[in-house]
Amino acid sequence: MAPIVSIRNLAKTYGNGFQALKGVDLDIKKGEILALLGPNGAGKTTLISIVCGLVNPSGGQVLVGGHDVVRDFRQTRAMIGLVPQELTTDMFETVWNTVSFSRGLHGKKADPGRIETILKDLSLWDKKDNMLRELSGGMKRRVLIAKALAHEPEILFLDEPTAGVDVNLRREMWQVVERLRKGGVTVILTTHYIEEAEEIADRVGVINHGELLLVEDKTALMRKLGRKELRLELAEPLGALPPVLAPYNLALAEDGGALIYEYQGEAEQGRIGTLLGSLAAQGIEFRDLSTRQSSLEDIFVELVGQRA
Ligand SMILES: Nc1ncnc2c1ncn2[C@@H]1O[C@H](COP(=O)(O)OP(=O)(O)OP(=O)(O)O)[C@@H](O)[C@H]1O
Repeated sequence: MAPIVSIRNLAKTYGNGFQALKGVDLDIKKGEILALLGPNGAGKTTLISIVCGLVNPSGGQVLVGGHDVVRDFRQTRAMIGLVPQELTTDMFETVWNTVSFSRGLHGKKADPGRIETILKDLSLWDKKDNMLRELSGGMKRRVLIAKALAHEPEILFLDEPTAGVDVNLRREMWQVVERLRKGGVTVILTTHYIEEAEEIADRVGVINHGELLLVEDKTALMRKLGRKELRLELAEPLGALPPVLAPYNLALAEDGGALIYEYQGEAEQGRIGTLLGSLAAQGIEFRDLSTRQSSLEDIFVELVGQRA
């Protein structure tokens, strides 16, 4: 199936000469949830802004549903909903009016039934007559999403949907995103929270210094780059590793009281059996064992050299 968004060799140099994007290639599949991870200033907002037609690219091309975002701006913009980080609307306006107005802004005919469905889906129906200033932080965020959905876009961009919100609200937002996906919307979100990507994304893209370092299916990424660790608590401490164990990637920890085997991929995992056999042959007994898998956070730090 043709990608719903196709980005080729996309570059952006701002007026002051700063190169915010340096030749990004990315295909976004219809119906997926893609999380873009990257530290501050990596270029995430610039990328989203170009796809949404808010910033002009300096080079390359973006197609949305086969249309060029610069040449066919109206068509591509109609397909996209953008959820910014903050509400900039009049706080004295009601939820109903705010969301209905957004639909009108995109040149769509009024459709009260549609607005009602959106507000109900986002659990905002009983607040429809409230002014925005009367809403909680979580409700305001949901209004942002309702506004972005008012013109029935196929693609939704969420710029840091849960920045600065508490854990409960974050979980609530994740559920909203999941429901949207079930409704067939393609969702692209930027985030600083690795656990957010780990929790809800189908694919993860990592951006740093204007370059897309990788984009990969989340599970495959974890399998490919994720390291695992097997830890054996020894019955008797060892003074040094016996030479026969040298071929294994083993380390002796805590005054010889534990052995740590670090491995990656299925081949190295397959050697655990022979490792245990070698230990038994050496008369090395263990009293407990545990495993640990590196998280997406560990993988990110390894790639980018800093935390998100
Ligand atoms: N209008 C502009 N003029 C000059 N430089 C800009 C402009 N907008 C953004 N930049 C710079 O481009 C770089 C990328 O910014 P961008 O907002 O895309 O990053 P980001 O990954 O979204 O960061 P954050 O996570 O902090 O939102 C930053 O160094 C920023 O200072």
